[in-house]
Order: sequence, then structure tokens, then C-alpha cells
Amino acid sequence: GSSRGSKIGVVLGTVGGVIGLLIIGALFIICNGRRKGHLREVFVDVSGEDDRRIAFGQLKRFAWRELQLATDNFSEKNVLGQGGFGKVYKGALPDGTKIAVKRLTDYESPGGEAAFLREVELISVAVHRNLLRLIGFCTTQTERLLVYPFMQNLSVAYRLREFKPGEPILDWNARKRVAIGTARGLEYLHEHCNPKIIHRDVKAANVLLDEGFEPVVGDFGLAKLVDVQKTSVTTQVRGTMGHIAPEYLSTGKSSERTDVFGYGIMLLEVVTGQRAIDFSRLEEEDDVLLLDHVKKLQREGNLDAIVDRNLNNSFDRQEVEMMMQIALLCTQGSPEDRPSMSEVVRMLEGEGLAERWEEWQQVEVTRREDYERMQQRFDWGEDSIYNQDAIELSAGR
Ligand SMILES: Nc1ncnc2c1ncn2[C@@H]1O[C@H](COP(=O)(O)OP(=O)(O)OP(=O)(O)O)[C@@H](O)[C@H]1O
Repeated sequence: GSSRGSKIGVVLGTVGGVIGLLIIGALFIICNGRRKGHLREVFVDVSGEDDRRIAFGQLKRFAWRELQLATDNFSEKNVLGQGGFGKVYKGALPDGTKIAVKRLTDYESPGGEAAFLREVELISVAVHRNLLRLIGFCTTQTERLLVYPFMQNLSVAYRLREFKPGEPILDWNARKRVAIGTARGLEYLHEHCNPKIIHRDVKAANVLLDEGFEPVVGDFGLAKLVDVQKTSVTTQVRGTMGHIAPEYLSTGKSSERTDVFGYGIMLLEVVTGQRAIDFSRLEEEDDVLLLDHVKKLQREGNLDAIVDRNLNNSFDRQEVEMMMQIALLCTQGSPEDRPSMSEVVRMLEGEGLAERWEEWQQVEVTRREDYERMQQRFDWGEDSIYNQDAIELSAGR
């Protein structure tokens, strides 16, 4: 009796031990795999058609029909908007999760599905509370789709300019959260992702708001998924007019500092509520570009005219000034003069702005003098040397 009992005990103990070791081993492999985030491990399907959960990581590979079902067969009434990469549809999964499905147009075919999965993987490992999380993706012979959680408070651009009567506006506190949260999200893309991710299209329309009005940056990492030259963006440069840094426009080369420029313009949008480029401003003055408009008001010290009227004067003057200063630092012509995103985060947290602003003001005086000298040279006013020449010519001298 007892020897049989102890034999069973030994067998059970051994089996238990082996299972325990196996579990520990499996956990070890999973954790390691996760840390390295290898493509194969991230995208392995555990089982057949029905359960398409990915084995490791949280990415889900959706079947085309699942997304058809979720978006009411990509019905036009579910279109949230159209961007440079394709249409975005609102949808819901069977468990009730609301999603936004980005249906890519003009996606690049070279490299095929493998190349697509590699880029998707890069996007999926960028996890930060201020970055739009990728839930999953779908590929078919002819389609490439990305699935994100639906952000119920839509975009910052919507909250600033397109909200319906009766809907809450973004108050000053919410705007401050947009400023700092967006800066942190971009800092993460630039400085904590390997390889680093450059957004290339930072603007209020690409910053979404979750249920608690926390900002999340969307639309990053997509540049390599589509053939940029074929998309509807007017220039070959990926980006939106009024937000594009001058060096990106002229050379087509982007860097972290082109994102910093876009971020600076977004700050101006957040403070003024206005569009980065707006031809209706021509009626009152000649500043189509928000940046020129703000610079002029800033020179005149006219803070009240800068701030969004929708705020009904409830804002902190000092904080507005601080944001304007950071925006102007970020939008300087030469990329090397602009701060990095982590410097921006620190300045927003109250560190190091004063010194940099001092510098900016000194440089700005020279910049303006140069500009005025240029203007004078090309102004055919009475005193203009060109005019003197003209007079002399007409007098036959
Ligand atoms: N996850 C999401 N939740 C809610 N709305 C979203 C989500 N993703 C995108 N949208 C909205 O869908 C619309 C289209 O988005 P998309 O980013 O494709 O275009 P865009 O920002 O207008 O242009 P671009 O491609 O130049 O960035 C926008 O109004 C955007 O706010």
C-alpha cells in the first residue's frame, strides 16, 4: 500500500516538476520573444480560420469578412474621413469594441506581404499612452488594412474647428494636455523607438482624443506602406501644406526636426484655433500662413488677438505666452535651430525655456534686419537705387 502510494507520489512529483519546468521555459521564451519582437513570433497564427489571434503580442490578423461585417461592408455612411493614405471607416467588432479601419490606397507592392508585415510590426511595437495603438491588420490579394481603436472624441482639429453647436469646446486645460501629450508621443517615436519613427505629418487633424480627452498621435509609420508619389498629397512630400518644414519641401528629406516644425504649427493651431493655412485671412490682412500671422501679432505684443475667441478669455496668459514661445522656437527656418522633442517636453514642464527664448529674440532681430534690407532692395520706391537708374535712363544719361 504505502510503497505504491510513494511510487505514485514520485511519478506525480516528477510529472508536476516537468510541467512546471516546461511552463517556466515557455514563459521565458515568450518574454524574450516579446522583448525582441521578432516578426515571426509576433505574427504566427495559433490556429486556423476561426481564431485568428496572434500567438505573441496583441496584434490580431483580421479576415476580410470580419472587417466587412464590422464596417457594414465599408459603407459610405461609416467613412470618418479621407487622408493621404486612404479612407478611414468607423466600425464595431462583435464584442462591441469600436474600431477605426484604415483602408490603404496605393500601398507599395514591392516586397509584397512580407514587407507590409515588417512595417506593421514596427508600428505595433511603438506602444505609448500618447500614441494610437494598432489593434490589428488585414491583407488580401488586393487590400491592405489597419485596425485601430476608435477615438470617441475624434481629432483635435475637429474639437477646435468643426464641433457642432452644443458640443463641448476644448478648454485651456485640455489644450495644455494636447500640447504635452503630443510632445511626449513624438518624443517616444523619435527617441525610444528603434529604428526611430518620423511622423512626417504632425497636425491637429492627426492628434486624436480618447474618452478622457487624452491626446493620442495617429497616422505614424505609414510612409513606407504606401507609394507616396501616387497618393493624393499634392507634393511628393508627405505632409500637409502650412505644416511642412521648409527644408522638407525643398529637399524632400525629413528628419525629427521636420516633425518638430509640424508640432510647432500644431501648437499655434491649439492656441489660436485657426487653420495652418487659410485664404480667408487675406480679407483682413495678407497672412495666409498661420505662422506669419502669429509672428506679426507677437511682434505687436497683441496676445489677445492671438488666442482663440472660443476660449472666452478663460486661459492663463503666462501659459499662452510660454506656448507661443515654444511654437516659435519649433518653427525656425533652419532645422538645427529647432529644439528636439525631449527638449520641448522639458520646456513645457517648465525647464530651460527662458534661455532659449532669449537666444531666439536676439537671432530674430538680425533675421528681421536682413529681411527688411532685402525688402528695401527690391522695393522700387522713390529712394530705390533702381528708381535712380530708371530716372537716369529715361533722361538719356
Ligand atoms: N482611430 C480613430 N478614431 C477616430 N477617428 C479617426 C481615427 N483615425 C482617423 N480618424 C479620423 O478619420 C479621418 C481621416 O483620417 P486620416 O488620418 O486618414 O486623414 P487626415 O488626417 O485627414 O489626412 P492625412 O492622411 O493627410 O493625415 C480624420 O478626420 C481623423 O480624425
